[in-house]
Order: sequence, then C-alpha cells, then structure tokens
Amino acid sequence: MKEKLLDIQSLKKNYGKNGNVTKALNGITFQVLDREFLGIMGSSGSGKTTLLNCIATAVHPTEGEILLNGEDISAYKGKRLAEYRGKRIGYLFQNFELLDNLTGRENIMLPPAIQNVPEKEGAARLAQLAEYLEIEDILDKFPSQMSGGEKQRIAAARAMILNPDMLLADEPTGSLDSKNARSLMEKLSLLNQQDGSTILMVTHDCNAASYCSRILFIQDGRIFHELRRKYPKETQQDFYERILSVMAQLGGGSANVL
Ligand SMILES: Nc1ncnc2c1ncn2[C@@H]1O[C@H](COP(=O)(O)OP(=O)(O)OP(=O)(O)O)[C@@H](O)[C@H]1O
Repeated sequence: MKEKLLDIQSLKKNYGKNGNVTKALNGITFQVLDREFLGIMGSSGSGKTTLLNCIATAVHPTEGEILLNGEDISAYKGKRLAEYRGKRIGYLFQNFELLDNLTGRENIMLPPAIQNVPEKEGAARLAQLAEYLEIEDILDKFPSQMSGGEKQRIAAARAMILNPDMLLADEPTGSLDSKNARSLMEKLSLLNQQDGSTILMVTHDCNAASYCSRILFIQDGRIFHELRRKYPKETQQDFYERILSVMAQLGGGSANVL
C-alpha cells in the first residue's frame, strides 16, 4: 500500500483584512500518496495557486497544517527550510523560468552546484532524466535555440535533478501547443510510473489532467469533487471525458456535481 507523503489538514488562507477579506482557501483537507500523480483543477480564482504557494512555503496559511512525511513544514526554519525549498520540493512553472545565458545542461546542473552535490552524482541522475525526458540532443543548446516543449522538458529535468520528494507543477502545459503539451505529459507520466516521482499538478487543461491518477476539483477555496482513474479498465479517453463533464458543470455551477 502506498504511504501518505503530503497531508493537508483544514487549510485556510485569507487575503486582506477589516471587512475586505478574500477566503482563497476555506478549509481544504486532502492527502498526496507517495508515487501518486495528483491533479488540481478549478476555475480561475478558485485558490489553486494559493494552495501550491502554501505548500511551497511562499505563502503562510491563515489556519491549518501541511505535513510532509509527518513533519509540519511551518516549523521549518533556517537550514531546514532552505533544504525543504531547495531539495525536497521540485518546481515546474508555466513559463519554464530557464536562465537564457546557460545551456540546457547548465540550467539542469544549477541546483546540484548550489547544493554542493558531487559532480558524478549529478551527472548520473542527469543521464537517467535525459532518457526519460528525451533531452539528450538538446542539452547543449541555449533556451533561445529550443522550442517551448524542449524548454519545458529541460525545466522538468532541473526540477527533478535532486530527487525531490515531490514535484509541484503549476500549469506546466499552459505555454505549450497541444502536440508539445501531450509530449510533456507523456514524459511526466513516465517519470511518475517508472522513476516513482510524486507529482502534484495544477492545470486548466483537461487533456493534461487525464494523465493523472486522481483529480481534486476546487471551487471557492474548497474541494467540491474528486475523480479517480479506474485502473486497469478505464481508458485515458474515458477518463478525459469524465473530467470534461465535471469541468462543464463547474463552469455552470457545482450543484449537479456533488
Ligand atoms: N496576494 C493576494 N492578495 C489578495 N487577494 C489575492 C492574492 N492572491 C490571490 N488572491 C485572491 O485569492 C483568490 C484565489 O486566487 P488564486 O490565485 O489562488 O486562484 P487560482 O485558482 O490559482 O486562479 P487562476 O487559475 O486564475 O490562476 C482569488 O479571489 C484572488 O483574487
């Protein structure tokens, strides 16, 4: 049985004060299991980025707890906080966030250099990731010489180079065309299934979400629905159609979904 990796308990985040409060998260509770590929969906303003930012420790929750392997991450300070942010969590952003004056390889090897990881260790992990992500031929190119899809695969390798406990992906296909989006999702799926990476992905893209094993739908800072892909029988296409139908109801109100 898979173990609980991340445990979010009654998480609340309010922005603003004195009668002008936005309840971005309004008591969210869920778990992410080790080796799970969990998607978070919801309409604009539903609280998805706030949730990822709380997990990334970029935003302080108003109430509630975030436990990683049973440890309350709000208790991390100094060196442990830096280790959590730098090593235990990997980040993949919509806009790649690569450094333009470094090659793909140099971008990927930046986190190991910062964390003083022995060169051999970093190179061995890079070789593995290059295979999963099919980036061998672009490692020595600069970002300006890469397509969006290639940039995102380099960014994924950089996010995974230190073997984080979990990858946080915020709209990773948001800047890609549908072909590159599909290719990226296939690679992330391979990382999840064969490399054993745990992935928490926020997305608006129903096709990208259909690669997840489970999806939480958020509305007004709360979880209002959950879908699980039924293994082994449900095809990705059937799962995609179930996701579409929840999103369609979400667009028109949640009354029929619960
Ligand atoms: N720094 C902030 N100060 C005040 N309100 C904020 C702040 N950040 C977000 N909000 C509000 O909190 C709510 C949730 O925002 P959040 O960015 O988490 O939503 P989202 O689901 O990620 O949206 P999108 O899909 O558009 O990125 C929104 O009403 C937003 O306006």
